[in-house]
Amino acid sequence: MKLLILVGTMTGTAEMVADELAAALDGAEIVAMDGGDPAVLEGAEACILCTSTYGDGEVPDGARPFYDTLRASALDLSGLRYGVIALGDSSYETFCEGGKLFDKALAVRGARRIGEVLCCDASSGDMPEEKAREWLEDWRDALTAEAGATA
Ligand SMILES: Cc1cc2nc3c(=O)[nH]c(=O)nc-3n(C[C@H](O)[C@H](O)[C@H](O)COP(=O)(O)O)c2cc1C
Repeated sequence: MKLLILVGTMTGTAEMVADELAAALDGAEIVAMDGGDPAVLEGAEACILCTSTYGDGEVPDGARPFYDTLRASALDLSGLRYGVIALGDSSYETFCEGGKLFDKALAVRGARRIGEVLCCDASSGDMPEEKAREWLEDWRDALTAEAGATA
């Protein structure tokens, strides 16, 4: 199964989390949304979208063109299963909104989310890469179960 890990980051935390996921997922390909094209999703069966939040609950600046292009597109992503790892800080009212925005945008294009959005809180003291590794175990099992059910 072709699995992409899409990354949206400003200061590298989401990238570090993506590296950790890629190490655990043999053969997964990391794609930076900064400079990327959402058309890459059309050929993928599964993806994990890993992004932080900036501004007033917005996606990172570098991921903005990717987000806007996805929202404006007519891509058919009905074959795509995805997960979202949202990085943020609960001191903001717009906690993890960047990941939630991408969740909605992917769902609108027909993609189906597997599992819950993982929200990583920079104020919690938790290591986001550890939370992501734990989340990945369940996500992978759910993806496998879903693939079996729809095969
Ligand atoms: C200027 C600024 C604005 C931020 N705005 C938000 C926000 O609106 N909501 C949120 O949940 N986190 C917000 N954050 C927290 C970041 O999303 C969080 O620290 C994240 O882990 C950074 O990940 P990155 O290194 O991958 O960019 C903000 C951080 C900064 C520095």
